[in-house]
Amino acid sequence: MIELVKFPKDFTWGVATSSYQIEGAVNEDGRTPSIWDTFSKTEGKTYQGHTGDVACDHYHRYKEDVQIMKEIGVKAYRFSIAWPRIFPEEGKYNPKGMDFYKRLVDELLKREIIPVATIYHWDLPQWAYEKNGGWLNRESVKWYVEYASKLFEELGDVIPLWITHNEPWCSSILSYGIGEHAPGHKDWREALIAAHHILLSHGEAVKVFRDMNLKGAQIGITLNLTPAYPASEKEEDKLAVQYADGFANRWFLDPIFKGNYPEDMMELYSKIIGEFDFIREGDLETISVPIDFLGVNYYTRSIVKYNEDSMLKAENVPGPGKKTEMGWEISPESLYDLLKRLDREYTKLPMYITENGVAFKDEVTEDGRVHDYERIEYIKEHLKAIARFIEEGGNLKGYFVWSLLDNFEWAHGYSKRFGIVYVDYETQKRILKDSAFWYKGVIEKGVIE
Ligand SMILES: OC[C@@H]1[C@@H](O)[C@H](O)[C@@H](O)c2[nH]c(CCc3ccccc3)c[n+]21
Repeated sequence: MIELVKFPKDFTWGVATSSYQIEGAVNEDGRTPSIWDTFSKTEGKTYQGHTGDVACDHYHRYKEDVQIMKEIGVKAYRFSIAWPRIFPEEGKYNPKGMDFYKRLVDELLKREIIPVATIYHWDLPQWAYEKNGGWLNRESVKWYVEYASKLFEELGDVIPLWITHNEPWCSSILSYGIGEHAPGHKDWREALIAAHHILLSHGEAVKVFRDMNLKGAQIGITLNLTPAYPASEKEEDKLAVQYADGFANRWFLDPIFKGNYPEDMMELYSKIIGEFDFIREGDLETISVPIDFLGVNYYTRSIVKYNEDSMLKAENVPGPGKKTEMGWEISPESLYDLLKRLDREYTKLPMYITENGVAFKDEVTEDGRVHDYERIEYIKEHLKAIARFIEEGGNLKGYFVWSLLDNFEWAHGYSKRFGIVYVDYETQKRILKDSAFWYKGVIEKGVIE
């Protein structure tokens, strides 16, 4: 008997991308470099020195790409806006840069596709970085609010869903602490300072958004959340989970939803970074201003065991499940656990899966198609986990596949393909993969077999 899994009629079926990963046209219409332009051109930072100079040439091909979304039947499109197009220099607004997003939104609305805008998806203007390190400088809050306010003014009447930040964990910890992403620093104190200013900029932007009273528009933030599981039932492994969870999840969930940083992590981090003198009176009140929804980016879980020598007292161990091209374990059931935990411990607000997807070795076969059955399987299993959560009363409103297109996968360049649409970078030809046709069917019927 085939199990039919149903979704609500008004479920928001979407696809997601980001500016630096798909647009290209890095010097067009007044855009100036972002920290990712600089980072990707720095020797050794990205796979084979790949950059976003051309990417999917979406800046010029956006009409074709929106038409593809229409063919797939998506209800919503999550994209990000490139700050360096809007403010190529401090305080200097660039209307030509804004015009691209007005053209894009027009194309979407013509096809009744809901535009969902991420204000910041990692492409900090280089000019901001050069003023004392970008997010390390508390002035970044001011620059960000000026940028976000301009977006609300110009697009607030046509974009109903706004996401202040994509994955603060990545734009702070991965970028200033671990160093894998731009600007490539490896300093824990810097990482926590950056995280604080990014969260602060989120709160200040929400305040401005509220003051503008934009009819029918809602605002939230997207967090990448990775549930942690113990490698054994040993008490020490459970302690390792507590710290891994604090590191990946609670450091961001707590300030946003509880108005404080988690005590256990403050204690642990203070041994490394000293004083939290960058937190000022009133900051946590600002960071925890009420939002309208939470965006959740989910890809995988972590399994940890205790390690006395590690700063977090935890080290990852490989999971038993199938791995993706990124080396991430496939674990749909952990998405269900994560959603239940968020509902139980953090918020009853509407949630969206603002990213979920997978990289596999995709190839165009003789028949000119891409038979990415593993990607279909991955998405199907994660949708089942979501359906179970919704059935149990979970407030989950939508799902955005990462990604519409194969694109620039950050430090991995173009070597990892996450798209449901294949991009031949030589010719910029788009080929709908089997997963795109499958997703079209799911959206049409609102069920998965
Ligand atoms: O790696 C796939 C996607 C990126 O292409 C998106 O830009 C980004 O929002 C995103 N976040 C995650 C999960 C967190 C993560 C990001 C980068 C590297 C490792 C983990 C996966 N992804």
